Amino acid sequence: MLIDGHGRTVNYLRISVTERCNFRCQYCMPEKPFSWVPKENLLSFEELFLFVKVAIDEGVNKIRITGGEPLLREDLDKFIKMISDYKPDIDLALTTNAFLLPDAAQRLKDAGLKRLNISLDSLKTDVAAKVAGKDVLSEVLKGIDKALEVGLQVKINMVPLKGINDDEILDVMDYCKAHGMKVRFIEYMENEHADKALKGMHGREILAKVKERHTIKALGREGASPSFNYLLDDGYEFGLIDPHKHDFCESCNRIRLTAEGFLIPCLYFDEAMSIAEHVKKGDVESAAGVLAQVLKDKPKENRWSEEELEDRELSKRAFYETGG
Ligand SMILES: Nc1nc2c(ncn2[C@@H]2O[C@H](COP(=O)(O)OP(=O)(O)OP(=O)(O)O)[C@@H](O)[C@H]2O)c(=O)[nH]1
Ligand SMILES: C[S@@+](CC[C@H](N)C(=O)[O-])C[C@H]1O[C@@H](n2cnc3c(N)ncnc32)[C@H](O)[C@@H]1O
Ligand code: SF4
Ligand code: SF4
Repeated sequence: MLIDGHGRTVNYLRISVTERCNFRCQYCMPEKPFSWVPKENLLSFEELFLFVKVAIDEGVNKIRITGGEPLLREDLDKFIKMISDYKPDIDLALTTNAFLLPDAAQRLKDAGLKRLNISLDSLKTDVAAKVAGKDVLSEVLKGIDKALEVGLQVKINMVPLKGINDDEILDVMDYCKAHGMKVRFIEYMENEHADKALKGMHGREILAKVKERHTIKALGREGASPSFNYLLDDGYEFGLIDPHKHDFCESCNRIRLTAEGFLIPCLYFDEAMSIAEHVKKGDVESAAGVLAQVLKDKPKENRWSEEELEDRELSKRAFYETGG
């Protein structure tokens, strides 16, 4: 079992398979970074899989593939199949912007993927284009339809932003309800790479919008998930991810692995340790040693709380590197 320095059990591994992306979301990567990680510095799927096996053998039972945009990485379905064949009952999921899903959904399902979380910030063509930096909506909606058609479970992630998509909270919720998908509204997490002019909506403001049309009942958090769930009067359940409270850090159960082989203990902080040289040599024991060190030093909580944001520098961690 993997236990961190604060006594928390870690059973969830998020793997970012590429930092590259075909979108330029204002809250994540409004501009292409000065340089991408050179392709030769990326770990191969075989190398990543060596670590995945260590993690699974130590108790990881939930793996999420993310990015950048994970569907840009060639042969992703083969990596998914490696994991699924090794542990068929693992909770194996992917987070994607869905642009390439119309073509990829069936292959992912056949490879053993179980769930998809898809980012959808607007149902208006112009607003979706403004957030993502290009015209994306029709392909994204096609991707969602295709994922549902092939039988993947789908959740939707929306980041409500003031003056941009804050008038669409109820519309996105209705769309998700009509398609049998859960929506999670995510508070914008301030970071150095995002568009400086952005203003996120606070969880309480998001809930106030929902309450304009519904009565809601708080259900609570689902296990170690950062999502706090609510039930609408008509039985529909939605979630709110509110890192500015950071109470969910108390039950944090996750670590992150990047495409370059960095193990990242927390989404907020810059600290990371590399397993690259070890897995390149096939030295799984040393990789397991790095994992143990990263767990020992895992921070207790993030620093997105409102008081802390006022008097400190923004987080330097790029969401497109860590995969959110
Ligand atoms: N602050 C914080 N936010 C997180 C963490 N994990 C995920 N999130 C944010 O939650 C949002 C949704 O994450 P997803 O990639 O859909 O994954 P998930 O919420 O673990 O998904 P489920 O397994 O379906 O619960 C993303 O914007 C993440 O950045 C975390 O450890 N800390
Ligand atoms: C970094 S993306 C990677 C996967 C994929 N490209 C996508 O967009 O779903 C993972 C998640 O992080 C979220 N995200 C990115 N930057 C964020 C920020 N500054 N605040 C809150 N959520 C953010 C996105 O909305 C998405 O749901
Ligand atoms: S949030 Fe996802 S889709 Fe948007 S720029 Fe970041 S990695 Fe790309
Ligand atoms: S912000 Fe850091 S400590 Fe909190 S849940 Fe996320 S990874 Fe864990």
